[in-house]
Amino acid sequence: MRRKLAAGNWKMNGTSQSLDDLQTLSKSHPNPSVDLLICPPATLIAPAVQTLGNSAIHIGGQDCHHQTDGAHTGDISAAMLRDAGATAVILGHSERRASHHETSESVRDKARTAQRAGLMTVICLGESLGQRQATNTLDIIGAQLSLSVPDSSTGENLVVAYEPIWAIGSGMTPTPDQIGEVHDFMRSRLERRFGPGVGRSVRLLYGGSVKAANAQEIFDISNVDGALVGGASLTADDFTPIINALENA
Ligand SMILES: O=C[C@H](O)COP(=O)(O)O
Repeated sequence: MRRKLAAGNWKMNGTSQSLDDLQTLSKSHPNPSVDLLICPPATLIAPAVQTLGNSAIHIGGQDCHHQTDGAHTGDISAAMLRDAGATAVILGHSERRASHHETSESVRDKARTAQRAGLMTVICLGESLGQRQATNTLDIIGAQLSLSVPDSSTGENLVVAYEPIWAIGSGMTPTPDQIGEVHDFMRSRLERRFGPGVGRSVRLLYGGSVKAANAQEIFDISNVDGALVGGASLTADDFTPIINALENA
């Protein structure tokens, strides 16, 4: 049985004041029946881990380098994330694929390094609006999935997040049928590649304008094991109803 996961991606938002919201979230969910992960900006990883103490909330990074160390100004390694107390890392988010020219191959290399360092990798995939309108969605997702996910993946170290680019921060979401089609497709591809054991144990998240009002409907879709939430994860007030919806799904 896959344990559900509510993950928050703070993107380039948050200062030390945001730790108050994290503490509120932690206090209101002392024993969550789902996994909780918050990925703040790198500057807040260590303070967040310190603030949370023994809380059930996990902290993750938003990117890491594919090499273990070296002359890479401005970059952060998987080992550094671990050292700061992170247990997971988001990789291949469409915003990084677009503005940092990340390819599925570079995402796979980062994921391999992160998994070796003991991090759970949340690998993001998603089609553009033009690709969906051209009915290329499953081809795009299939290619991104096969190229971005390393062979070293297991049900413990891999989570895949389906995030249609046009749904991110836009208030638009795919229909439940559209989400279900992609998630069922990803599940069957993972089972075919890794076998039914691993293929069925990888968690599949939906991301893109998830909020309190649509969370329940999304979590009722088959093969949706949780969400990767951007804007609505920034405050405890907005994220709490999404967690509650997942706990009730
Ligand atoms: O990583 C999170 C996604 O990009 C979704 O962001 P959003 O919930 O603000 O649409």
